[in-house]
Amino acid sequence: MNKRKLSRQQRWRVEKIQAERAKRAEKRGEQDADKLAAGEYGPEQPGRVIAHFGRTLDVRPEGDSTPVRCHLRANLEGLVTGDRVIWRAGQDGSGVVVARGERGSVLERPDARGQLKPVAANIDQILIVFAVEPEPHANLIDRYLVAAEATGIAPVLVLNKVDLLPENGGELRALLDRYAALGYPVVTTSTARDGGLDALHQRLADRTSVFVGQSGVGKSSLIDRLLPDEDLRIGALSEDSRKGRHTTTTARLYRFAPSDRGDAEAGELIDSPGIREFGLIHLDEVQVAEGFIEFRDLLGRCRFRDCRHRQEPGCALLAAVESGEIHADRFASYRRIVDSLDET
Ligand SMILES: Nc1nc2c(ncn2[C@@H]2O[C@H](COP(=O)(O)OP(=O)(O)OP(=O)(O)O)[C@@H](O)[C@H]2O)c(=O)[nH]1
Ligand SMILES: [Zn+2]
Repeated sequence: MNKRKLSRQQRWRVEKIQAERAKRAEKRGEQDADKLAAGEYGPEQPGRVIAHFGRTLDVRPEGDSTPVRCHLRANLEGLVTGDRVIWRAGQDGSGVVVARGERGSVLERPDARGQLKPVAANIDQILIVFAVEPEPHANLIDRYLVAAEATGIAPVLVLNKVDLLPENGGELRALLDRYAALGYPVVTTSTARDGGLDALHQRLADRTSVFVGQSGVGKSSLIDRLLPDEDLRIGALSEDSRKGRHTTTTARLYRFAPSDRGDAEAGELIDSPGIREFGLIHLDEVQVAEGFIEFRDLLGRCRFRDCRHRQEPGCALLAAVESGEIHADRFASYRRIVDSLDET
């Protein structure tokens, strides 16, 4: 059998499988419509997607903590973890999602083909975790900030392992002050100290957050401390692996308990390995400049409309660096990020 023939045969099989799949979905859609019409489903109610596996979702009803396994009504596509939905309970303990609420925000990641795909929705803040060790480079923090700014989701800087910080705070303290002066919230944490997560708990209360950051900064340690109910997490994961699902790519939404001290409300976090690696691959030069918040008011004020802020006369950014209004390190960081875009 030659190659061409084989590939044609393969294509035929793929098409056949797809056609069968579409037919099944259509049939299920018809059955749903019948059941909905026959009143076999309960009334519409709000919920939130806490995990999704293709056309099957776990939805947490509002005001309840027990998720309901739901499937999607045939005409609904592209739901992600964190989406607010309208769903209806079936008689067998499962449910059907009938509508998706409008998204306040969406986090996207490139898929295997480099196409941006939503991975999670309705996130209020991106916690950029860095640590006393491994020592952070300002440029790395700026990269995360630019990526976060591009999503429109508020970034928060979390310095972990402060138990390893020298008495006077060292250079890191000065670096943090610089970011605080730009208007970024800065939280310090330690998983090695009692009460080391109090400030973080305050920050997370009543919001949906994601944690991002370089390897070794302590994301897992922080999340483990926030979600001490290990059974819940591990249980959820093993249930998935039994069904042969890719647990590594599925984003999950967790609700964590209020702090032990009782001075902060519960919050929520969405986590997956893909989200933790959130980076900056998909931005262009203009987006990078806009990601530096102190540049924003100056953008568009350069003499040339297409100014690339390199050595052009009348460049508003270069003038601001000259006058000290923009920190030279931040501008150098901007340059490095833009140069790295050219390489990819
Ligand atoms: N001294 C100190 N060590 C910490 C703290 N938090 C985490 N660590 C240690 O830092 C190391 C890395 O922590 P992880 O939680 O695995 O880091 P991570 O960011 O999840 O790393 P990846 O899984 O590679 O992305 C571990 O040895 C932790 O015990 C802290 O607050 N203080
Ligand atoms: Zn310029």
